[in-house]
Amino acid sequence: MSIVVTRIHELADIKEELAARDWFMGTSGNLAIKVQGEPLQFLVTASGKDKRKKTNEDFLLVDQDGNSVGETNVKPSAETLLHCEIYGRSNAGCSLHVHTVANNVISEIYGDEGKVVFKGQELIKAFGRWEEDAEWEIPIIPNHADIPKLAAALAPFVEEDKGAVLIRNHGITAWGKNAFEAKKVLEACEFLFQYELALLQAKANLQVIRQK
Ligand SMILES: CSC[C@@H](O)[C@@H](O)C(=O)COP(=O)(O)O
Ligand SMILES: [Zn+2]
Repeated sequence: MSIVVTRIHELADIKEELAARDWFMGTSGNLAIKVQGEPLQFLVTASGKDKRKKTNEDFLLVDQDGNSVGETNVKPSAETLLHCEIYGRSNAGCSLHVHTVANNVISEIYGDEGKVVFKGQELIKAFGRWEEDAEWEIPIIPNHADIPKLAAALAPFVEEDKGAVLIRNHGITAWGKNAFEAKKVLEACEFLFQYELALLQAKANLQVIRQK
């Protein structure tokens, strides 16, 4: 099997799993996987499609500038440049972008601080932080409508082969050395977001009960 076909299958599997979680509402989300490094080529989801559906043209191959390589009937994701930054600045092999209610609400609550920090949580180990008092900081960038500007805002935070950045009231982009690692980072982030929202809600409820 060619490397392109192998990577198509890997990305299709992730797409199916994330679709099962209902993380592609309203055609949102885009996924990418590296095929080769020098020169860079990666597969990215086609723009504007319902990513819950399986078609013969779900992915296309693009170069380091996000331009399609070879003949295709579909357009690369509108947010391909963000994936270009990740592969251009790290040795990541896979990058995933989803919009969820939890990641949007967290990005709005902590947006003015420019980051959300998690501490004392077992799942921080998913980011490769094993110390007892480890922290995991997820930067939050503004949701620039201009995609080159949005990609430039993401760029300084691509410091490691795994990571995640929240885009305020938009979604999250997470990446890792390979498909398994990228999905692990993404799922760990979404767990932490859901935990934080549940905790805030529980604390607010407790306060109301105690005031009675
Ligand atoms: C209508 S969903 C929002 C889109 O503008 C975008 O943010 C997104 O995630 C999907 O865009 P796409 O071009 O299909 O990859
Ligand atoms: Zn998006």
